[in-house]
Amino acid sequence: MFDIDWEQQWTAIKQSFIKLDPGYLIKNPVMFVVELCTILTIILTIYPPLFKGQEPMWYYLTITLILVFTLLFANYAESLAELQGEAHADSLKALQVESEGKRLKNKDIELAEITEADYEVVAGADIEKGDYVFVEKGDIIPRDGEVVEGSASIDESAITGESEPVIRESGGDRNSVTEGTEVLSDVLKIEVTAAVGESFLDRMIGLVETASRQKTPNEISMTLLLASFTFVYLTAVVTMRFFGMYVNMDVDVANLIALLIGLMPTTIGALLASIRIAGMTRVTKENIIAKSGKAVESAGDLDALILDKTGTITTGERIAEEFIAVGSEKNELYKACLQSSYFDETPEGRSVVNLAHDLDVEVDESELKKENFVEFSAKTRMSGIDLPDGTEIRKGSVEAVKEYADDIPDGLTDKAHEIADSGGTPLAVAVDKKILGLIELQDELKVGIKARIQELQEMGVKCIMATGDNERTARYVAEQAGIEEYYAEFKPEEKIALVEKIQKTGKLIGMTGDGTNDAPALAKADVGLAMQAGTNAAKEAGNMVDLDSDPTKLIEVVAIGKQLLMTRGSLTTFSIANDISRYFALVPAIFSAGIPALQQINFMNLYSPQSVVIASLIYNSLIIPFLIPLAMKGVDYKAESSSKLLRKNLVMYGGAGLIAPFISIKLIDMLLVMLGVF
Ligand SMILES: Nc1ncnc2c1ncn2[C@@H]1O[C@H](COP(=O)(O)OP(=O)(O)OP(=O)(O)O)[C@@H](O)[C@H]1O
Ligand SMILES: [K+]
Ligand SMILES: [Mg+2]
Repeated sequence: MFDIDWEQQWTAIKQSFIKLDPGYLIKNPVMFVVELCTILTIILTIYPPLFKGQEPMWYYLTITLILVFTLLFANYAESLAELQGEAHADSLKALQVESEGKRLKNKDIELAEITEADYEVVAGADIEKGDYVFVEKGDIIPRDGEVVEGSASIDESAITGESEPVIRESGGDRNSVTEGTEVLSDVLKIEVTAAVGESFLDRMIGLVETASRQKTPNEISMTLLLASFTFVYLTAVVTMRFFGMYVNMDVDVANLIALLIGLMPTTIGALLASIRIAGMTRVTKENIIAKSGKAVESAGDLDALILDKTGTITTGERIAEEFIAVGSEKNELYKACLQSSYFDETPEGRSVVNLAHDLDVEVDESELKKENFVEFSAKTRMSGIDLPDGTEIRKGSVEAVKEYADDIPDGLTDKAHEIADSGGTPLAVAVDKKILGLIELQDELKVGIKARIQELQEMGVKCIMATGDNERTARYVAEQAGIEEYYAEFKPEEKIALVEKIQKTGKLIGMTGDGTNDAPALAKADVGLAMQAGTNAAKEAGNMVDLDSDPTKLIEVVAIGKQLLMTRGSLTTFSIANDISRYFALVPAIFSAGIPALQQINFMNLYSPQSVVIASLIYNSLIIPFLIPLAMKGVDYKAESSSKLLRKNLVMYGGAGLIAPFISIKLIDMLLVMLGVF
């Protein structure tokens, strides 16, 4: 609160003057009309006869000055929000360093064989998209890319602020590496996926800068609405001038301007941009890059959210705990487990290899060829290997393997159910289409996930779980997490179908994802939050990226989006409610000379018509800086349903908007009299 950045303040003040340029202000119709009025009052000050001005010059000058300050305050609000957003973009820019990389001469070389002779050290700027680079302990990743081979721990704190190292590895959904992050241990072979100047950091900085300049769709409709309000009042006030002539009263143009400015929604017109920019800055401060303000607004309106199970609700570290032979020789099963996972780079596959090593399982490695490896896919839900003699070894989801196999031993299904009922994932293992037994994988629920899901549901966002895992495991995890609606055995394309189905009912839907599989659904969803650690396809498809790769962050985005919408709504309500006071203060003051009956509504007992006009304009001007902190910070937000919050805010800000001007105008009027102005 008290650590004021004076340099920023000074820049904001300078920009407030620069933004007086009508060519700039025209983008904000409300403030543009205020500027036109200011020009009229300047003319009145200099040469009153032009508009038949009857009032003294000091009166016109005072009105002019107040109007100029109104414009400056509005510009200042916008500049301040912009500067704070830019400061954040600058802190990202500081992360860009001159780097160099070890470019591989031969792309096909295996990671284990790479020596100093196999790469050349080149400047980061000379590395091209499609090049392969080698990184080892202590290296800075020279450009964004995907891990082709290997697994390493990486310090991403430079971009995420999170000091905990992360694992980046080939094969799975955590294969993305980001320019500027540091390798802490091990080695990686990386395919560069971004051209110079197109790395994530570059684009992120660009996005932070442009996203805050673009009006959101809701804001555009709001601007149009405010403009039409302004137009209606303008017409009304011009009509009043003629109406005044009719009752044989020449209403002074300056007073009509004061009435128009009072009635126009200047407060919200002045604060609209800063509300949006501050909201966007709040999103980036959460380490989330929103590609547009629209995405943030949609998050605030979200009706439902599709979450996957593994890695979102659970930690995603599925570990093989046990190999369970069913109707077969234990050794035979153990061997098949290791063989099928030998080249499987997924966390599941690696954990199977680890368990096999712990159990001292031995296989003939010369029989295992990488080209005969069958990679896991979410579609087949199986992975495995073919031996040179034609033997097919497969492991995968029990349903998938059962369908694939010819021979299903008794007791297999019961055993699989037993594992699934406790939240584990059973994988069936088959050799030549004969199932030998099961692998028990165990995963854990993320700490605090249940509370977060409950929070979302309280905000009125329904949480739906869609997983590729089996029905029983899904049911167990859904129950543990407090989720009512869930789908099991889900194929990637079914996710898109689900998104579309929900959208057809007119609802806004959000989803999180990290895999290439998720990309189409991420693109389809109204809010698609991709994980920074995920694949590039997912990051391209989503309209937001979370640098911390925490899918539950969507909760923060929803909260910020709701807060943004509510802040705008509340201040609009406040601004419009202000108008009531104008009818009781300005209208009688300006027109009672011609229509004495109007004196009856002047219950505020203000000093003189002149004092009312000045007091009202001063209030109108000062309310803007007074509300800047609220516009920037956002209204208080609690996890509650939207309709409840809306009602509460309507009463609160509508009420305040009714009362505040009466009290303030009366006080300013008294103060002006006390100071001897009138
Ligand atoms: N490496 C693997 N080899 C063979 N089968 C696997 C492997 N990894 C997962 N499976 C099986 O395939 C199923 C589907 O995997 P998929 O990635 O589609 O979904 P999931 O990871 O279980 O859940 P979610 O969709 O919530 O991430 C898994 O439940 C598991 O039974
Ligand atoms: K106003
Ligand atoms: Mg998965």
